Amino acid sequence: MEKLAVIAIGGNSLIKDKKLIGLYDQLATMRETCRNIADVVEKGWNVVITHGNGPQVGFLIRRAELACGELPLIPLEFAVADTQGAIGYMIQQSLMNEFRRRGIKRQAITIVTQVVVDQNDEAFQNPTKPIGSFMTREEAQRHVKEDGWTVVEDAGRGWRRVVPSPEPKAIVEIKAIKDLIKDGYIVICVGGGGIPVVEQEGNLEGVAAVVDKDYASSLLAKEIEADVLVISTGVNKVAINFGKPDQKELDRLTIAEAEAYMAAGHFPPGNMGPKITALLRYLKNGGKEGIITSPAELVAALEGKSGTRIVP
Ligand SMILES: Nc1ncnc2c1ncn2[C@@H]1O[C@H](COP(=O)(O)OP(=O)(O)O)[C@@H](O)[C@H]1O
Ligand SMILES: NC(=O)OP(=O)(O)O
Repeated sequence: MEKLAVIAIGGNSLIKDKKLIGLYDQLATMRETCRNIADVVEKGWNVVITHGNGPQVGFLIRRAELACGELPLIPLEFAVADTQGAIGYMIQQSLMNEFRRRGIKRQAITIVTQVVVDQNDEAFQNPTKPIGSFMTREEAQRHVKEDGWTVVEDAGRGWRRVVPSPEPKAIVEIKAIKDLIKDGYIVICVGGGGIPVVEQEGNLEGVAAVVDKDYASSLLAKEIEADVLVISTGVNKVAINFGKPDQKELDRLTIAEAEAYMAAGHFPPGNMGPKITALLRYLKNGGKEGIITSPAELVAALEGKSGTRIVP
């Protein structure tokens, strides 16, 4: 039987260069990423794909802010839904093109996915999820003053706006996801961490937040009993002392080693921290292995020749 991998594609990994943020630029990068994912499928893996939307959701609400006065603002949960559609389209089309070219008789399908969050989650009072463009300190401070944004410095790459990021508790469309996997579809789901919803008197209602796609992917990998959770991002391997002269890349970590490095501050919140936490949660929930790598190294990482691997 095919082994099942959840592959989570980072939102930032779709942006190769600060200037290449247009949708066709991102599509070109997605085509490369999907070539790598098709290689994984050709190697005999079944895959379920999730993706981030941090930069993209920020661009979208910023566009709406700039058009304000002429057009209404876009509520954050709708921006998540919009980016799920647009990024899902990019993945679905890019994969289908690869499958056609290679004679792979599989179909990729995107599911608009909602995730349930707790309306009392303290994340609503403490925004931590970076979205949108990287700014200079001066630009960031101007937005704090003029627009009331909360901003943070993000992994030495610049300053970014942050929004609430509550914990994903349940995936609303999980049955459809499982059924489609069973029927042989390559499923794309929980995009951008899923559209955050709360349950109110039996109804689902959207809330203004961006769920961390690494946490949502971890929950998904547990629910569908995936054999491996792979987080594909902008680096081939996780490092300690990241960005410093004594940076050291890591090949393999146990849960205890990863926790010790996390406690020592090697994996910052908002970027590498959630990825490590997501893998640890998956492993503690019965997962066998978690991998962090770049899109180009996906096959090599699954074959144990690249990436950073965390094991129980
Ligand atoms: N210890 C670390 N090892 C490797 N990369 C790190 C580390 N700490 C921070 N980073 C940064 O975190 C980035 C991944 O986070 P981010 O770009 O937010 O993810 P995503 O690809 O999901 O959008 C890496 O590309 C790297 O710039
Ligand atoms: N929603 C989310 O986690 O997006 P990124 O992976 O792009 O930060």
